[in-house]
Amino acid sequence: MPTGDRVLVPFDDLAEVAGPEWPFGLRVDVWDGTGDPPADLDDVALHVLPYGVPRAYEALDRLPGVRIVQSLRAGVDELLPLVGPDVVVANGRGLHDASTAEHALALILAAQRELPRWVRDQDARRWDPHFVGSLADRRVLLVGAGAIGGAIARRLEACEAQVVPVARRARPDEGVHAIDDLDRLLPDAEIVVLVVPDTADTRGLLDARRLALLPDGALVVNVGRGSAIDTAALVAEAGRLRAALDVVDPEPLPADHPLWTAPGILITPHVAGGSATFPPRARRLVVEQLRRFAAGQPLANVIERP
Ligand SMILES: NC(=O)c1ccc[n+]([C@@H]2O[C@H](COP(=O)([O-])OP(=O)(O)OC[C@H]3O[C@@H](n4cnc5c(N)ncnc54)[C@H](O)[C@@H]3O)[C@@H](O)[C@H]2O)c1
Ligand SMILES: O=C(O)[C@H](O)COP(=O)(O)O
Repeated sequence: MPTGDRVLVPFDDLAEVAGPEWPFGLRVDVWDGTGDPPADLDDVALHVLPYGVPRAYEALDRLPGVRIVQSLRAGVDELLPLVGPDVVVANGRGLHDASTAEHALALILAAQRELPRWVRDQDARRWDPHFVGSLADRRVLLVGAGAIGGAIARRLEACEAQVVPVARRARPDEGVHAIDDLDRLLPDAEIVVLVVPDTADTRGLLDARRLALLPDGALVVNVGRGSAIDTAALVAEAGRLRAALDVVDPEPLPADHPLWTAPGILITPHVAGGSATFPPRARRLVVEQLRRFAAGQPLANVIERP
């Protein structure tokens, strides 16, 4: 009978991934976020949040002894305000890279190859061919050269695009520009892809002034957080600019919001992450984090608190 720290996890099948050492001496409780959290959670030391359910954060205020909270999302903007400053927070960095990058590529290709138009034509049984755009040779400004940004860059390069990555700080060896260069880079960008977290520095990053720096016909893609774009300013520029957005501000987008009907805007409802790759990758991350926790080792993916 394990007597070590108590942990609350969302999966009941971790033994299959962890092998014979499971449960590493830990006392494991399971809550997948669908019913009520178990009673008496006072001594839970590590909580892995359930993913993709409305009640994901519900056990948090019943865990006075929690020392570590592990999210399976990449973004921690909703979580950080809910946990005390001394609690270690780790995220799901890496779990969503392939899925989110694939979705970014799908949005870009859909916009470049005008797929929404062909779907409308097919609905109308209309055969109306014309010359469409391409991704090859396009200059793509990739704002957010992190885990997902790297996965997007690899896919764009396979499509023969010219990728110009931007991060908080320059990394000259990797050709990554600092965000301070953004105003200088925007006028040459035919496509700009945003994949930055929601922070005080990224809110309104693409505001009216910066959108105006983009050339006519440029495509704005956002798979990070909606807050990075001034939505009203984008609506005002629709027609001159195009956009393909998986994340918007606000979410969910109200039915009467002008973004829905603005010209040249393709919207998906925050579905880039997750996908079929998620369940096995998430279980492997949780097992590795619990193994480290039980061994007293530092966890991976720990967030630097602001
Ligand atoms: N649409 C979705 O379903 C979905 C899925 C997964 C992640 N996301 C979002 O994508 C974000 C990025 O995920 P990640 O795993 O690549 O994170 P990451 O931490 O690996 O990379 C973030 C990148 O953003 C850059 N950055 C941060 N602040 C910046 C600023 N002010 N200016 C310029 N660059 C800045 C960092 O330098 C880094 O390169 C997440 O925080 C999440 O909000 C969305
Ligand atoms: O659940 C989500 O929001 C996405 O699938 C992935 O998480 P993130 O957007 O918080 O990174």
